[in-house]
Amino acid sequence: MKVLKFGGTSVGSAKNIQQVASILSDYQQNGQRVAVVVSAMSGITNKLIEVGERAASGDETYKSLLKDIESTHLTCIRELIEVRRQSKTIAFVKLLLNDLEDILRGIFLLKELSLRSLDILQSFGERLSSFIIAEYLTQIGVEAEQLDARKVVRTNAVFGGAKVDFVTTNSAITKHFGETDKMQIVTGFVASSESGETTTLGRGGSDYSAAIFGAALNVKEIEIWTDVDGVMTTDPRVVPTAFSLQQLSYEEAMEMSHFGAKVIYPPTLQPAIKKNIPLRIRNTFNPSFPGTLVTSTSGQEDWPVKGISSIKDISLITLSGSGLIGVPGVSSRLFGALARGGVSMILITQASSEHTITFAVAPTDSITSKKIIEEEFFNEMASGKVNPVEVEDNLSILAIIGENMKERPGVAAKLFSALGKNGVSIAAIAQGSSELNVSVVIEKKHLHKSLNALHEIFFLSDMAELNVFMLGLGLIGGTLLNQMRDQAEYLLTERNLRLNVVGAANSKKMVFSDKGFDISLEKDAILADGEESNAALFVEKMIEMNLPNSVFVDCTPGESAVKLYEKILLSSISITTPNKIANSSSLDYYLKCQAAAKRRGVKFLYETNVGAGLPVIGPLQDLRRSGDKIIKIEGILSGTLSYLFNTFAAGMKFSELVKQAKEMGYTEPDPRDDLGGVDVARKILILAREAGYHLEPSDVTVDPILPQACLDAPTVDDFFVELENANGLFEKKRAEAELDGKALRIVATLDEEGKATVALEAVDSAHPFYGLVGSDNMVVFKSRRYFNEPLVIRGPGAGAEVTAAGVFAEIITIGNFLIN
Ligand SMILES: NC(=O)C1=CN([C@@H]2O[C@H](COP(=O)(O)OP(=O)(O)OC[C@H]3O[C@@H](n4cnc5c(N)ncnc54)[C@H](OP(=O)(O)O)[C@@H]3O)[C@@H](O)[C@H]2O)C=CC1
Ligand SMILES: N[C@@H](CC=O)C(=O)O
Ligand code: NA
Repeated sequence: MKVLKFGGTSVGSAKNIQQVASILSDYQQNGQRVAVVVSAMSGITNKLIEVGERAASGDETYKSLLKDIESTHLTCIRELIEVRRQSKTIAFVKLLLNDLEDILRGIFLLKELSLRSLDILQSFGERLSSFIIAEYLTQIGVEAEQLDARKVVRTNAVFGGAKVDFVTTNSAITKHFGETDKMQIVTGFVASSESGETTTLGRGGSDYSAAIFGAALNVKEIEIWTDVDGVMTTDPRVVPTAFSLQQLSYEEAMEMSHFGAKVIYPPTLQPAIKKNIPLRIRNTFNPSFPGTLVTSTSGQEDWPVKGISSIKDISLITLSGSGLIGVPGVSSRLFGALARGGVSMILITQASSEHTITFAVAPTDSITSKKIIEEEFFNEMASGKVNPVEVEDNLSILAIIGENMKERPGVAAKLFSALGKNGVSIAAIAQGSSELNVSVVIEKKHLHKSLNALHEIFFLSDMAELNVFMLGLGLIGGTLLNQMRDQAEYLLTERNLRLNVVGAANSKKMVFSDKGFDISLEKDAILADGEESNAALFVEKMIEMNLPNSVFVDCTPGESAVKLYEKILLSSISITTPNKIANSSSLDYYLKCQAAAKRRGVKFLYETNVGAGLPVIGPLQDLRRSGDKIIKIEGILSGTLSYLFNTFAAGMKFSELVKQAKEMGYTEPDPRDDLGGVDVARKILILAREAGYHLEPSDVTVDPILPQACLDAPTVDDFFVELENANGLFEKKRAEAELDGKALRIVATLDEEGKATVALEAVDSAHPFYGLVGSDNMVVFKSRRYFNEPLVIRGPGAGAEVTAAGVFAEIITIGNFLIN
């Protein structure tokens, strides 16, 4: 035999009752005997309390509320019961409703609503629902009858939450079930005292009824039918990837329910748990789903964490002071006073220094708690031995729960590391000695992000999700998007990494979606419905979205986003960017960004700042980290200039070559940044800073190679016109060098004295820079370890594909850092 319990939503309407009946009829057809415990139709218990309160306060509107209750049940009957049987059912229900009306009239006249009257009032909910369900079952051929639990469940006469007399109850239940074969549709929640007065079983009363009947009848399983697919790993409204658990232990279920997962309320299931009766949580609206089994063992031994639960709103209260140290009885005074004041504590922590005791309460209890403590420790506070009570609001608790965490190292480390990497700081920590639960108190605004990040770490280790915000979808950003699109399938299937583009913008439009855009679309289609773009607003929105595992990708050329890097990093969002400005403007800002990344433990990556996709900055950082000392750096650092001077030959027009370089994606959006030496100056400055030299932009000397008129041209088009006028000048320099058997190169140098220069040099055929081709960059590091033979890095140093690929690689690096 089994006991099945259906909650208020399951029996909340005619349609739902039909669904319940079809489940029950299947049981009958399979020859499986069941006892069915039902709740009142959803919302009815609250209405019964309210109608009583209105009547007691002399408010005549109780009558309309009563009508409302009546019509809910009559409508349900009319929808369920066929016409020829309706009159009998309606007659019974009317009788009950008349009783209810009489009782309410009495309450109205007396203006008094005792706990005893409240119990009677509330009992009508279950008495009505169980009768209607039994009638409907009979109609569809299931042999069923209502069992008013007041006949068998005996309690003391403490109203509003009576104590069950198990000896009498158990024998009455077994006797009753021994005398009938009909399916019993039992009123949950209600009972009666020895003298026959109606009592109720308190919070979670129908679950309690199910446990009482299950234990008395020694059933093999109790099924709790609700409206969700069993117990889920976490709240699916917050974490869309939450899924149903196959099995958990009674203790785990207890912990989950303590911290918010309201599917079952295990304390009420104690009678069944004591007898080791398995519970199964099932979904009335998805009956083929097997549900979650709750037994004495946790199951799924390889899962250290079974669930993540949370309480969204709590306040943290701290009592501190030197007067607490080594003084016995402080906690007993504190907790005793709070208990007397009716305050229930959700979590308590005390460091071994004994200097502070911190505990969490519901925000509605925080003012009361403060007052109680101030009264209890009045003298100590007056003498300064105890500090004023601290109350912190806008906090949440989240807890990871699992029996298998016991003695398994690394679980808490994972919890803290995931929170840390997502910029969530922890206000308090508690772990019970049972090691079943590690609870942390965090800022409420971070709860959503934290639950998602932790769920990913603990439950989706075979699938990680990175939330990417892309500012700038021009040459580099657009190419990057194409590369991400082409590689998405591979990353998902081979690397278990999903790249979610959740924000995107160019200079005109910006769009956001916390679920991520379909990146199989072209960038214009993604941006199509965007709002007006603004870098500051983009960043603001990104910070406000507060998504876990976020990365900001800046593929714009200007300063508008750069100014916000420090703020972004301080908001615990990692950055990758090909934009060189942050690292090559003031030293102060460069250091601030580095410090912000370090402080928040996030990544700030910019390998493509020098040599595009070539590994230059990474190796340089590795040399320094491993204790090497950079002595000198020399380099061809501009892909554009390299291409120009590698290709420039007799009979060619220099201005035409510049146009080609632009078309090939080598130049900056304004090619004068390349030709004027600004871009190279930025790069040598960045290398110098990475090598440990604290240089300002003004410390880099640049030999001008462009005539002033080119630099002064108001637009890029005007510049090209002016450049044509300078063709002769460039041809002259080229021819002179050729005569000497040399080639022209723009060489950037950081010398032994830490002086940075950019100069046009004519190099001979023996020089390593002589033989470069295409957009080749070459960087030569002379260091203490690479002294006689310097470390040389060479390869294409500009272009959309190689640059975007460098940024892409960094996105994945950030993903691996955040998620592992
Ligand atoms: N080309 C190369 O080989 C390399 C380039 N880089 C760097 O890559 C970066 C991008 O260069 P590139 O792609 O060529 O430049 P583009 O001009 O082609 O693209 C820039 C993108 O940024 C957008 N944009 C500009 N300002 C804003 C703003 N304020 N808010 C939002 N979006 C904005 C533009 O919008 P819209 O489309 O509306 O104009 C465009 O989508 C530069 O910093 C460059 O130095 C680094 C290494 C190598
Ligand atoms: N415009 C730059 C691109 C890379 O930083 C160059 O030409 O090197
Ligand atoms: Na690079």
